[in-house]
Amino acid sequence: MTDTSGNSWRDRLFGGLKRTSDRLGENLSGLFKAALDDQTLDEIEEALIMTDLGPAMAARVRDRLAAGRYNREITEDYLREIIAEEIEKVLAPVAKPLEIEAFPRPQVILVIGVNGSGKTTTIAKLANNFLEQDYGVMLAAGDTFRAAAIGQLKVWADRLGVPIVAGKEGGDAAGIVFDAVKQATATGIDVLIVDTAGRLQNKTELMDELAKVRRVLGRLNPAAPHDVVLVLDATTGQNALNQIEVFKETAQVTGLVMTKLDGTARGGVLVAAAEKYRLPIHAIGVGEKIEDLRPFDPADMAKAIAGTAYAR
Ligand SMILES: Nc1nc2c(ncn2[C@@H]2O[C@H](COP(=O)(O)OP(=O)(O)OP(=O)(O)O)[C@@H](O)[C@H]2O)c(=O)[nH]1
Repeated sequence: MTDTSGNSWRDRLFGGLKRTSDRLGENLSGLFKAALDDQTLDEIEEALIMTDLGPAMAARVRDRLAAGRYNREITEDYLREIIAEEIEKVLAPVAKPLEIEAFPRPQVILVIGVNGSGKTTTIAKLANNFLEQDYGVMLAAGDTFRAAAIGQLKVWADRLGVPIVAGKEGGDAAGIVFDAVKQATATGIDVLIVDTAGRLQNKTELMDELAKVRRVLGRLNPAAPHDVVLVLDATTGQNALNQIEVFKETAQVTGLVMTKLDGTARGGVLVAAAEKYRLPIHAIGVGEKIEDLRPFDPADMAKAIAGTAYAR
């Protein structure tokens, strides 16, 4: 994906994650006065958990410090470097942009997530990224539960100049998806991005609806949906992990997008999610603008979260 904005994506990434790295600094403050002992190691571990990085990451950093630096003094900058290195190890295997590779076309991407997670904006941002790569894009308004969701997606389709298949509020989502795949196939569209209803409160209904969409898709193209992307709002912190837990089996999630990393001190949850679930993370959102969603570089991302001297 080309970044036409020069360095500004990197600036937005580091700027957006500053609240997270500042929070890490607050949690670590006052821990570097003496040689590293068990108590300080405990406190460092606790600080990392409080920064939402997850117990596995906290233990990993603790073990590394205990093995190499026990009884010696360390600085905050040194610790941040270690944290960045450990985060990068976890993020590197899961940082995977969404690639368009399905034959026959179109590649069908179902986008799921609870209301307010940034799903609609993410669909628009993904569409924009694919357009930048010269792919033909179509949207399908499969969230038929709310008129506002259909309206909002139409506005984005207009703005981006891409076709959209939408029905009425209360319409049959599977029917819309069926029409969309037929139209996309007939018109040589490369990628069809499908919005879906994000009701978490009723798992059975959600499962039934997604199963129906899948059945209908399978009739037209047995490989579809090619991707099931779960959109998560980073500001919800640990709750984002619960959502993965629920959706991963129910919806057969194939990858994640995490939004709103700019609006929160809880960005560490991206690392906890990567370490616990090991699902591909396709992109991150660091703002409301269309260019604020990008695949991420694991090293930059790790530095931005850890707030290493290089990043600050
Ligand atoms: N700061 C910030 N805001 C974001 C980001 N992504 C989305 N938003 C905002 O979050 C709000 C909700 O986004 P939507 O895309 O409408 O989310 P949705 O999940 O479709 O929500 P509903 O339409 O309410 O179901 C909007 O105001 C977006 O502009 C992001 O990465 N950063």
